[in-house]
Amino acid sequence: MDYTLLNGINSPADLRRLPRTELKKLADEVRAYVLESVSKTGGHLGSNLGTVELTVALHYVFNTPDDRLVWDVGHQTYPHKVLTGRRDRMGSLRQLGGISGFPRRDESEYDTFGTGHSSTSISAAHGMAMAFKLKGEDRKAVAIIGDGSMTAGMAFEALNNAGVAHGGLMGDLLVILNDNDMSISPPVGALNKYLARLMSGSVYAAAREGAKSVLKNTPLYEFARKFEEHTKGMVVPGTIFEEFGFNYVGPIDGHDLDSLIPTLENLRGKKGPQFLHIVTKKGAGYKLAEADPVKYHAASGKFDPAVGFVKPATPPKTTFTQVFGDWLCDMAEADSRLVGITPAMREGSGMVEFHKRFPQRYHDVGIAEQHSVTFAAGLACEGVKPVVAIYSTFLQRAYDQMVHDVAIQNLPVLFALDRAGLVGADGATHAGNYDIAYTRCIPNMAVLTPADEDECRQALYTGFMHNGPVTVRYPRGAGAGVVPVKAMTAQPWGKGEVRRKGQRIAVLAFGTLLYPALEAAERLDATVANMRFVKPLDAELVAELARTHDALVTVEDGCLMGGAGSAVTEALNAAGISVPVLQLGLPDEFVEHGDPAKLMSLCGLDAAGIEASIVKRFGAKPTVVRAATR
Ligand SMILES: Cc1ncc(C[n+]2csc(CCOP(=O)(O)OP(=O)(O)O)c2C)c(N)n1
Ligand SMILES: CC(=O)[C@@H](O)[C@H](O)COP(=O)(O)O
Ligand SMILES: [Mg+2]
Repeated sequence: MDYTLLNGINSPADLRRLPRTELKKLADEVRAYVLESVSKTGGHLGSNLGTVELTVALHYVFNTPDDRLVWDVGHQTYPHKVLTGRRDRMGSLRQLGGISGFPRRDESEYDTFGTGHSSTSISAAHGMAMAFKLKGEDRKAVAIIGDGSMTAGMAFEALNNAGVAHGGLMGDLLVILNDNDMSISPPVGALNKYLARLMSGSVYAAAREGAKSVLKNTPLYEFARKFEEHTKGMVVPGTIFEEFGFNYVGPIDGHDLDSLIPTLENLRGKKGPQFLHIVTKKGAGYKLAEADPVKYHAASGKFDPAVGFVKPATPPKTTFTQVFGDWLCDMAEADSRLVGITPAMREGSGMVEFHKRFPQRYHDVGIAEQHSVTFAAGLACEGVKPVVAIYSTFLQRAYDQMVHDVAIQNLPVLFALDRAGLVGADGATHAGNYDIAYTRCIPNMAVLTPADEDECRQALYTGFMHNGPVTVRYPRGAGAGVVPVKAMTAQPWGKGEVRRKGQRIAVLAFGTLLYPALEAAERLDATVANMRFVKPLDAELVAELARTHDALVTVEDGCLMGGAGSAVTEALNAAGISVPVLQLGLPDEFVEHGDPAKLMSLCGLDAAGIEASIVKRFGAKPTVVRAATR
């Protein structure tokens, strides 16, 4: 496809200079460009193809960037990036030094709010709208939120707040619900059914909108509008959004510029909270993605658009996610008390097979991490053994529930934390860097850090059999390739093991960094311990290693602040042992998106980095003076 129009668009101002009649062709070019670009870089696909017309219409009608667009999750903003001066940078998408896969304030003035975690857009846009009101500025704030993201409580907290005046002031906020009847998995919950009912009432909306766009700019238009206002409450029951104080319009076709543009122009002129419900198709315009929106949610790498996603010639290595999914099914088979819970990440957490085999013990609660944890607590109160499968980064949203509802009551909930540590392409918003620090400080909580696939399976079993809250964390992708042993055996609780005997230096490895640590130790002739548990920590092993070595080194793929290394120094202090300790982990900064191996190397957590840090601190032949007290 030629990009005749698109090549001339370097900002929305260029777009707004186009004749209205050219916008459809521009949208076609944007869609083709996004598909071609993602086929070369990988990244999110279905949601981006679904927002092409909406994005064109928004930048055409609203005076961006002065009018603010806040994209919920932000995984659907590639058309937005293409139209706001980043067309030629799409080739660097999600790569080190390249543009982010999500909106970033430091990337563009058109990225008005950083997103990545869902359901924040209404709150942020409401804040902006109220700021404009307080400053007396006639600017609009628009939140674009998907039907999946609407299932999070935070979205309703925002609606509840934004729909009423504050000190007599009402923000000029427009919320656009982009309803494609899809989350990543098929949508769940009562809200989805409610939206379907609204869509089924679309005859009313289509007639209403059709009439208004025909009457626009005629004397009859005002009459029709007043008539509609007067009759709306009588013709259809008020929607839940109107009950929150919003003027609800829709559902309208989110791919039809002739519906979108007049409706947005109409809504832009209105004061107070407005709510536009649009209906789109995830993957729109690309048949393969339209047919399978779950599969085409994101591309893990390059693909040929003509063929679609194909299985790689060489079977990929087993991932930790698959190890979890297999264990979950085996454990469910062995123990009828097990219930598996996911907050809207069935595929990502490896629970498709479990869902098929144990439908009554499978719960996708929607994007509702807080609810998923307290729901698990309720189950646990009644003798059920819940497993909450959740990305490390998304569990951050349910911290109080973990403390208040699970740990204080010492309930047996197993948190299977996938995507622990750096995740790579999704960058800082999705990094699972903090879970060791934020879980180990909670009383009653146990924290397990398996080193490989077999350890992961055994750690999950060990955690499941424990009668209290347990976190088992494992990274995105594949491990060292240690095939899991089918038999599930409980690991000695709170015990680590020495994997290599060396001298002078002892490296205490937590999680998958055991393997780069072993590689570094070969060259340094250092001892290596596989610690397995951050909590309870094997304090005896720590003391023994301190007594028999000149220095200790801790390595973890988690934040240094308050992480496993801190646990080791705390244990040494408690035992009155003084020995030099070098703590290696993720730095006190947000690590950008990029190739995971490159990022780990940049953080000094590959074998070469670990070796270099040890040599730098203790010299190749450490000449550490042994402290007087041991
Ligand atoms: C707090 C949080 N939980 C989970 C996710 C993972 N996630 C990313 S997109 C998505 C589905 C969003 O569905 P929807 O809002 O309908 O957008 P669509 O993909 O349909 O365009 C989920 C669950 C997230 N980004 N944030
Ligand atoms: C946008 C979003 O939050 C999810 O799509 C996330 O990107 C999935 O991450 P994984 O690719 O690690 O499953
Ligand atoms: Mg959706």
